[in-house]
Amino acid sequence: MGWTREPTYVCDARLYAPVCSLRSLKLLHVSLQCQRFHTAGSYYKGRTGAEHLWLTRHLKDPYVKAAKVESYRCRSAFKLLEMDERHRILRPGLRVLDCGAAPGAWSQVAVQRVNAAGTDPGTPVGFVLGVDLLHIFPLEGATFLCPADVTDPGTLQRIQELLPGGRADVILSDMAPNATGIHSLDHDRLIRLCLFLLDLAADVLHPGGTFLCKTWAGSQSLALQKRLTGQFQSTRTIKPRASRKESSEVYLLATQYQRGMGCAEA
Ligand SMILES: C[S@@+](CC[C@H](N)C(=O)[O-])C[C@H]1O[C@@H](n2cnc3c(N)ncnc32)[C@H](O)[C@@H]1O
Repeated sequence: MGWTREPTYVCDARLYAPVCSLRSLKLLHVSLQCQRFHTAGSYYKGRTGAEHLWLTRHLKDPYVKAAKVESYRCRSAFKLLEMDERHRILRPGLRVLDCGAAPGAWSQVAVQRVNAAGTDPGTPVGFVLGVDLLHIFPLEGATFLCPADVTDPGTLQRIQELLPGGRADVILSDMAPNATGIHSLDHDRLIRLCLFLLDLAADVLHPGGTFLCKTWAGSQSLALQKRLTGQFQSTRTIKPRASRKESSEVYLLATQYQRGMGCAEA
């Protein structure tokens, strides 16, 4: 099996250039400053307590260091790597839709695992489509649709046009709305996004396909799980080691999508 990929990048270049260069320069600056000053402590000067805590945790985080060593765009790559090791989600030749893909670490993992860059001779070549509200730097083997909101009606049509055969074998979602800090509100907003994606799966996910989404545990988690149970043969909750213990983040993995199966009401 092999998929042709064209075009490979569907971003609005006029918006992309200024936004990306500003963001990346700022991040690069912070990262360099952190490396240079964190032992002397001068970088912490003038920072709020919360910023201080964030920086300390960030600089000590083994996954942040490992991501740098292994050239992943962010530490979240290790969450997908671990879930994939344990549950064999990604295989060569599969078509993957990566929702909330920026900055692109999950897409990097997906490209490697489904052989979307076609680097292993004789191995089926897969396809990776990433979608995000934010711009994403190009990545060999991936197609990015950005900036795009998956909940916009026009986005579904573009996704179907870009996916080979209009379908994905795997839908990944690490999407997260901007957190307000009010847990119940953030939880409800993320659950709404997941439920929206489940509706989108009806138009995009191939029967037998896999659905993996991030949630923040809370009062609506059971309702989401029930919806998944109604549409997939098997579902499970995963807390990867790279997911911070203090975070309510958990992932729901649902396999063997069965369109037309009675779905429980949320
Ligand atoms: C935690 S980040 C994803 C990190 C990504 N998995 C990686 O490994 O690089 C969550 C992303 O979800 C995106 N997002 C949130 N709501 C979205 C929406 N409605 N449509 C598309 N992307 C969305 C955010 O812009 C953000 O970039």
